[in-house]
Amino acid sequence: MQTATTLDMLRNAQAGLRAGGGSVALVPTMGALHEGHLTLVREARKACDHVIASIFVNPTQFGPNEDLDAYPRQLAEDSAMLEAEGVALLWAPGVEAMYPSGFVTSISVSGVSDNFCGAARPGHFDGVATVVCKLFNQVMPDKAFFGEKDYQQLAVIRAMARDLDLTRPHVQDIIGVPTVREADGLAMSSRNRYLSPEDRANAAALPREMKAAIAAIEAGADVGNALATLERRLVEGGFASVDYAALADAQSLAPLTSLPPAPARLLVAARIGGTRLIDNMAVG
Ligand SMILES: Nc1ncnc2c1ncn2[C@@H]1O[C@H](COP(=O)(O)OP(=O)(O)OP(=O)(O)O)[C@@H](O)[C@H]1O
Ligand SMILES: CC(C)(CO)[C@@H](O)C(=O)[O-]
Ligand code: BAL
Repeated sequence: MQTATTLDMLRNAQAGLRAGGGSVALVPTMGALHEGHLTLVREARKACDHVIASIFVNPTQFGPNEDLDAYPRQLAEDSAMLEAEGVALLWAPGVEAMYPSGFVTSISVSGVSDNFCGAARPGHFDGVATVVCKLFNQVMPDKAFFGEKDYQQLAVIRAMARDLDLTRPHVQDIIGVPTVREADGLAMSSRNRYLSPEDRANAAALPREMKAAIAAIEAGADVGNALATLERRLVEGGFASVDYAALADAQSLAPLTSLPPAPARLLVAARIGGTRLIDNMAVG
C-alpha cells in the first residue's frame, strides 16, 4: 500500500494506479479504524479494482467545544489494517495539505442538514460537505463508500453531490453501507473507546430502546409518546441526556409526528459519560 501525505504525492500515486486501468473506490474516514470502517473497505474492494482510503481528522467539522484534540489518532495501526485489507493507496494529508494558507472556501448546506445533528452541531455538516467535496475532486472515484451509521451525513453528501453536479466525473456513485454493530447491538464508532466499562455496558440501552420504540410505533403507538418513552428509558438506563430522538422521512429527513406510508428512520443522539453517541434505524 502506498501512502500519500501531499497532493503531489496523491496525484503521482493515482496516476500509477490508474495507468493499469480498472475502477477506483474511495473510502473516506477520520481514522481510529474499527470493523465498521473495514466493512466499508471490503464492500469497496468487492465493487472496484482499486481502493483508496483517506484518513483526515477534519477540523472544520468539529465545533469549538467538541473533541477535535481528543479524537483518537493512530495512523500506524490504521495503515496496517488498511494494508491487510488490500487498500492500494492511503491518502493521509495533514491540515496544511487539505487547507493550505489562503483557503477561503466553505460549502454551506441546508435542508437535510437543518435538523438533528445539524441543529445540535452548528456548522458540522458544512465542514463535512467541504472536505468531502475536496476528497471527491482529489480522488475522482468511480464509487465512494459511506456508512449508514451516519445517516444524516450520508444524506447531506448525496444532496451536495447532486446540487454541485459532482456525480460525473467527480464521483460516479455514492454507496451507503449498513451500520456494523457490536454483539450487544451498539453501533461501532471510533468514539466508543471513550466509554468507561460501566458506560459501555449501559450504552447497549441505545439500540435496545430504539428497537422497543420502533416496535411500539409500528404497532400503532402515538409517535410523540413512543419517543418520550425512548428518551426516558435512555436516561433511566444511564444516559446523561438526549440531544434528539426523532422520527424522520428516510429521504428528506423531514421530522414526522406519525408513521407515513413512505420509509421512515428513527434517529437518536444521546450523551453518556461525556461521550455523544448517535444511531439510526429503519421504521415501517
Ligand atoms: N459502525 C459503522 N457501520 C458502518 N459504517 C460506519 C460505522 N462507523 C463508522 N462508519 C463509517 O465510516 C466512515 C468514517 O467514519 P468516522 O471515521 O467518523 O468513524 P466513526 O466511527 O463514525 O467515528 P465517530 O466516532 O467520529 O463517529 C463514515 O462513512 C462512517 O459512516
Ligand atoms: C466523511 C468524513 C470522513 C468527512 O470528514 C467524516 O465525517 C466521517 O468520518 O464520517
Ligand atoms: N462520523 C462522524 C464524524 C464526526 O462526528 O465528525
